[in-house]
Amino acid sequence: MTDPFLQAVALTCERDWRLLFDGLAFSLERGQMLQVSGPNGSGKTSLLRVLAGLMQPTAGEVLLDGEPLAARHADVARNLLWIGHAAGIKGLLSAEENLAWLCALQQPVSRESIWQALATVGLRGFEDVPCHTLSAGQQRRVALARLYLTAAPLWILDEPFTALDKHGVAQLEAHLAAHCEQGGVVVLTTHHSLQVRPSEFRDIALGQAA
Ligand SMILES: Nc1ncnc2c1ncn2[C@@H]1O[C@H](COP(=O)(O)OP(=O)(O)OP(=O)(O)O)[C@@H](O)[C@H]1O
Repeated sequence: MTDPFLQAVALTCERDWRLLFDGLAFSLERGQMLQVSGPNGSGKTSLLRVLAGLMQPTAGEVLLDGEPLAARHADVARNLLWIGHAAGIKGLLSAEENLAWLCALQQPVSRESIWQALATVGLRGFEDVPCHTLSAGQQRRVALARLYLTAAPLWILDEPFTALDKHGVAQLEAHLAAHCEQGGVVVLTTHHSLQVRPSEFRDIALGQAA
């Protein structure tokens, strides 16, 4: 049995006096994927933001490798990749420019690696055009290209399949499963049922919206 890599310890979250979850506890080891499900407004995004250190819980704490996330300022960026519900892409920048600065927040990558990642997500020939000229699915692919450039073990992904076509969904499912099989950890929300899962797959369901 390996040590937990990510732990939620008695997490409670209230927003606008609405209790979203209370005393939530789980731990994930390397190699595991956790799917968070639940109806609209049940708190999935809130939970992911808490796990990524982007929002404080009302009570409880998140541990990364046994240490409070808040105490890991220096190396959180190296360990954790967050891709939110919005693609987070700047429309005036090209796909290459977007990836260059997003990756620089963690670890700078070469132009060749960026072009290779863009080709992998089906964007060969779109490296230089401003992203506002790309379709919603193509913009999502730009954001997801980071998953081919990062060395971070923990990926926290809010609705990563949004706007992807069938092939894009299948490719992403396979990539996420492969990341886990290689010792990574994935926490994600999605409203669709995953067709490809790693061997270590878990899910939790948050309650009904009030
Ligand atoms: N910035 C905010 N300020 C105050 N309340 C918020 C904020 N964002 C979300 N909420 C509230 O928190 C609750 C949970 O929202 P959250 O986005 O976590 O749900 P979700 O399960 O991810 O929903 P969906 O499936 O629609 O994406 C909702 O009632 C929402 O109104």
